Amino acid sequence: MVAIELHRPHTAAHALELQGVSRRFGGLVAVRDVSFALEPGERRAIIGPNGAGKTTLFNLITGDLRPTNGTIRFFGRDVTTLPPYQRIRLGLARTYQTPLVFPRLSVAENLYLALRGVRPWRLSVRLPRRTDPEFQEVAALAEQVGLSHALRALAGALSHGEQRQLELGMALASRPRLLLLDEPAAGLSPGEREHLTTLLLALDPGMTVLLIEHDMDVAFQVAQRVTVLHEGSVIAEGTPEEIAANPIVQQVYLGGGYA
Ligand SMILES: Nc1ncnc2c1ncn2[C@@H]1O[C@H](COP(=O)(O)OP(=O)(O)OP(=O)(O)O)[C@@H](O)[C@H]1O
Repeated sequence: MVAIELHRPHTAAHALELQGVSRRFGGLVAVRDVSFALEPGERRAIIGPNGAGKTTLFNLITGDLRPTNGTIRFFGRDVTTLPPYQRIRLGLARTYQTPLVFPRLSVAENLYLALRGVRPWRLSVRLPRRTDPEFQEVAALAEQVGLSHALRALAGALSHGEQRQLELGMALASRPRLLLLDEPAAGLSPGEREHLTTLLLALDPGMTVLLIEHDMDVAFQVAQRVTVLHEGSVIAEGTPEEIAANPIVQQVYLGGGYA
C-alpha cells in the first residue's frame, strides 16, 4: 500500500511557532534551544527569574534580534530573517516595559497617530472631527482600553496605569493577529493591575496574545498556558494550575514559597 502524504505545512495551524531557537551573546547563551507553539487565539505567558532570557526571546520574536540558531514562524510563514517592520505587516504588534506614548499629545492624538501609522490616510495632521469615521475609531479604541473619559488629556499627564492602557490601545490600532505584551503590569498599583487584567481578558478572543510577566496573579489570570524559562531554556510548560503545582518551577523560580 502506498501512503499518500497531504502537502500541507505542518505549522499552518500555529499563530506562532519557535523551533530550536537559540541566541548567544559572545560566550553567553541567553536563549537555548527554545521550542513552543501558540494556537490562534491562545493566551500564553512567559515567566522566569531575572536573566532567564524572556526579553531576549521577545526581541527574537519581534525581529529586533536575530537568532543564532532555529526557526520562527507566524501563521506558518518563516519570518526568521524578516526585519521588524515586515513582521508588523504580517500582523504583529507589541508593547514595551516602559510605555511608549507621545507625552505632549492628547490621548485622542496618540490613538489617531497609531491608527494613521497603519493606514495610508491623507497626510494632514488635522485631528478628525467628531463626525468623521476616524473619530469613531479613535473613540472605539479609547473605550476598549478604558480611556473614554480622558480623550483630551495629555498622555504625559496620565497615571502610569493609564499610560499602559493608552499604549495597549495604540498597539490594538493595527488590529494585530499576534500581540506581544512586555510586562504589562510592571509598576502598576494593585487596583491598576486588576483593571488591566480585566481589559486583557476582554480582548478579541481571536487575537493571539503572548506576554512576559513578573506578576504571577496577572500572568496566571490572563494566560491559558504558561511557559517557564530558566537560564535560557524552557523548563516547564502547562496550564497555570500545573505550573503553580510544578515542584521544579517552585524550586527555581518561586523559591519554594509558592503555595
Ligand atoms: N545585548 C546583550 N549583550 C550581552 N548580554 C545580554 C544582552 N542582552 C541580554 N543579555 C544577557 O542575556 C541574559 C538574559 O537576559 P534577558 O534580559 O533576556 O533576561 P530576562 O529574563 O528578560 O531578565 P529580566 O527579568 O531581568 O528582564 C542575561 O544574562 C543578560 O545579561
